[in-house]
Amino acid sequence: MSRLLQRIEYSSGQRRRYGRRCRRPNNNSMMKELLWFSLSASLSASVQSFHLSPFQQAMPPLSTHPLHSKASSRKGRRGFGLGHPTSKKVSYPPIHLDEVDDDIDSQIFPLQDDLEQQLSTYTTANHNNNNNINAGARVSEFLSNIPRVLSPPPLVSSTQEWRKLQRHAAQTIKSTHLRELLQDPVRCDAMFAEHDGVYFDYSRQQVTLETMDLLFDLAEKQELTKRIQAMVNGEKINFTEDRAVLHTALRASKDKIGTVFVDDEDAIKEVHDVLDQIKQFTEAFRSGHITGYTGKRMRNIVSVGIGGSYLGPEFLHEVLKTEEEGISSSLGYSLRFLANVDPVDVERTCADLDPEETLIIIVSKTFTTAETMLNARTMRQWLWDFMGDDIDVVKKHVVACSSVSATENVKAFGIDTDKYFFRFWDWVGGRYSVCGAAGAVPISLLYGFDLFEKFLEGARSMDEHFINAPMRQNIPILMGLLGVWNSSFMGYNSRALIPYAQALLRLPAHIQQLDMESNGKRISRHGIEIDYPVGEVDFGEPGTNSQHSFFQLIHQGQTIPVDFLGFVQSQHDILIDGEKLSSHDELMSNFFAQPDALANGKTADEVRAEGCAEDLILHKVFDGNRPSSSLLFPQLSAYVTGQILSLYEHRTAVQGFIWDLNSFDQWGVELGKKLAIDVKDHLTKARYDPKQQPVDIPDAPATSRILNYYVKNGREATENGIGVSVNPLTSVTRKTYREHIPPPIHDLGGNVGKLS
Ligand SMILES: O=P(O)(O)OC[C@H]1O[C@](O)(CO)[C@@H](O)[C@@H]1O
Repeated sequence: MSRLLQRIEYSSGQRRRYGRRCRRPNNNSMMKELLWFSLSASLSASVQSFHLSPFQQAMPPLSTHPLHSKASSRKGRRGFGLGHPTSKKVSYPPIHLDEVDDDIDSQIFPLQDDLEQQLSTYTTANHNNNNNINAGARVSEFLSNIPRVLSPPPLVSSTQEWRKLQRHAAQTIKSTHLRELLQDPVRCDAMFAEHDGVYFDYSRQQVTLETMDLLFDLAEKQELTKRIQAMVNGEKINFTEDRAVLHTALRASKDKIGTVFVDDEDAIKEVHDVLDQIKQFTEAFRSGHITGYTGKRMRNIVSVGIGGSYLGPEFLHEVLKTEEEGISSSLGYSLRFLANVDPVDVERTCADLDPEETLIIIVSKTFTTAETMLNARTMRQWLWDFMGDDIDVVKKHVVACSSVSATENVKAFGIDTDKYFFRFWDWVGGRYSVCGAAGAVPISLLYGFDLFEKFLEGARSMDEHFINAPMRQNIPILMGLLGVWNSSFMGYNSRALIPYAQALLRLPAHIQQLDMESNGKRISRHGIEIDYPVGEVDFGEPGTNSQHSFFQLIHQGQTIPVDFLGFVQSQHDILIDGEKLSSHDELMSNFFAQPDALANGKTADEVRAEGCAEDLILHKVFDGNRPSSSLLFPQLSAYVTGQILSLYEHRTAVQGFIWDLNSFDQWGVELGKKLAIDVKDHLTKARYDPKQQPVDIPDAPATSRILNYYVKNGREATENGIGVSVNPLTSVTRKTYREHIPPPIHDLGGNVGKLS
C-alpha cells in the first residue's frame, strides 16, 4: 500500500488530504477511499507513462468515465487520471462503498495486486505488439470494475434515509400545525430528556415520533456513534489540518490519564500538567507572591485575544461575575478583555488601570493572529510607557496562553516561557479552547482555580452523557438532529438562542462563533461539493430584552427556530414589598409563555373574540407553527455553565457528523486574513511614499477608489509631510489614568482575594 501511495501523483487537494504524512487510517471508509485514489492515480500515471495507444482504443476514454473529475481539473498538471468526482454532477455507479463488506483487506488488496499484475503484463506486452490489444482489453475490463467497488460514498442527501426525511417533511410535517401536535399527550411526554438537572423539552419542534425515528435512522446511517467515539478517542478527524479534536480531554478527570493518546502523547496527562501549573500560578498570584515590576501586587488582568481565544472566556466571566462564589472570590480584582484591533478598544480596556498592578495575558493559539499581536505589542508599549523600556517589565507583567508550537514566538516577545507560559495543543481548536489555558488562566486568576474546576466538572458531566447515553435520551444528540431537521428539511436557515438570564448575555456570541465557524462549509469530508443546506445563522440576546427587539420578526415575520434557556432559581432573586411574584418569576413567566405563543399563534377568531376592530384583525393574527426547544437548568453556576458549553459544542459536532462536514477547520477565515494583508501593503505605501499615490490595486477599482478617499481625507498635517495621523501611543490612556480618581477602596475581605 505505502509503496503504491508513494509513487502516486496526487492532485493538490488530494495531497493535502492524504499526503505522505498520512498514516494508514484505521477507519475503513477512509481506507477504501484512499485505495480508490491510489488505484485511479496509479493506473492513470502508468497509462500515461506507457503512452498506450492500444489502451486508448480498447478502453472508453478516461474523460468520459463516470468517475472522471471535471475535465479541467488536471489539465496542465501532471497528465490525466480518473480523478475524484468533485462535481456534484457526477453520476455514481450503482454499487457504493458503504455497501461493501467491512473486511477491506480481503476485498481491496487482491484488487490492488491484480492491478499491479495487469500493468506489469501490459508492460511486457507493450514490447510485443501482438499482445497489445489483449492486454489493453484486460486492463479495460479491470478498470471498469474498479468503480463498482471503490467509488467514494455518496452524499448523505442521496441516501434513502435522507430522502425519506425529505418526503416526510413535504408530505406530513409541512401540512401539520404545531397546535395539533401539542394536543397529543403521548407525543409530548416522549419529547423530553433529562440529565443531571438539565431538562430538555422539544415538544414544540415541528416533529412527530415518526420524524424522530427517521432522524435516528439517519444518525445510524451516518455512523454517528462511531464518529463521536473517533472524536473523543483522539482520532485525527480534522483531516484537513491532520489534527485530533479533543476539547473533551480538556475536562477529563485525572483518572482518565492514560486513555487518550495523540502522536503517542498522553493527552489527558498533558492537560492535567498544565492545569496544575495554572493552579500553582494562580495561588502565587492571588497570595501576592507574584508581584509586578515595581513590587506592587497585581490585581488587574487584561486578556488579549480574539475569536475563540476571547469569546468563550468572556461568556464564562459574565456568568461568574454575579455568581455567589464568584462575587466573593473576585473581590479586589478586575478582568477585562481586549479583542478588537480598534484602538478605541485599547482605550476602553485600560483607561483607568494602573499598569503597575496589571497583568496582561496574551491568548493566541498561533501567536500570529494579526489583531491579537498588534494589541499585545500595544499593551507591552503601554507597560513600557509607564514603567520604562525594560524587558523585565514584560517578564513580570505578561503571560502567554498559546500552543506548544508557538513557543519560540512567545519567547521572542519577551515572555518568560518557563514560568509565564501556559500551553495548549494543536488538537484544541480556538473556538473549543475555553476549557484549556485560554479560559483557565484569566478565569482562575480572577475567581480562583476551584471555581474554574467546577466549570470543568459541569462540562465533563455533559460529555459523559453525550458519549454514553442512548440516542433517544441524549440531549446534545437530540439538539443536533433537530438542528439538521430544521435547517436541511424544513428550510430554516437561522436560529435564535435566548437565555432568560442576563449573566448569559455573551453566550449567543460564543455559540455564534462556535457553530458558524464549524459548520459554515460547502465541501463534504469526502471532498465533494454538497448539495444540501448546512449551517445556520446563529444569533441571540437575553430574554426579555430580545422580546422587545427582534421578536416581532420571529412571531410574525420569518420562521426562526428558538432555543429558550431558563433557570429554576435566579442567581439573585428580588421580591419587593407589594409584589406578588419575584422578579425572577416575572422573567420566567416570559420564558414559559413565548414558546406557546410561537407554537400556537392566534387565529382571526381568537382576535375577533377579544373585541378587535375588523380592519385590524389581520394585523393581529399570529400564524404560529414556529418551532422552539426549552432547556431548564437549576441555577446559573460555574457547573451549569460547563454543562451548557458542552451541550452546544456537541450539538455542533453532531450536525457536522450528520452533514458529513469537517466541523473543525476554518479555511474560510484565512481568506479574510490574506486580503487584509494585501490592503495593508497598499496602505503602507500610500502613507509613507507619496509617489505611490493614488493607490491603484490591480483589478480592484472600487477598492482603490475608497482606499484613496480614506487616505486623502484621513490626513493631518505632520512635520515630515507624510500625512500620517498618529496619536502618541498611550497619551490618552496615560492622561485618563493620571486624572482618574479611583473609587473608594473595595472591601477586600473576600476569601482568597484578600489583599494585604
Ligand atoms: O488563537 P488565535 O490563533 O489567535 O486565533 C484566534 C481565532 O482566529 C480564528 O482562527 C479565526 O477567526 C479562530 O478560529 C480563532 O479562535
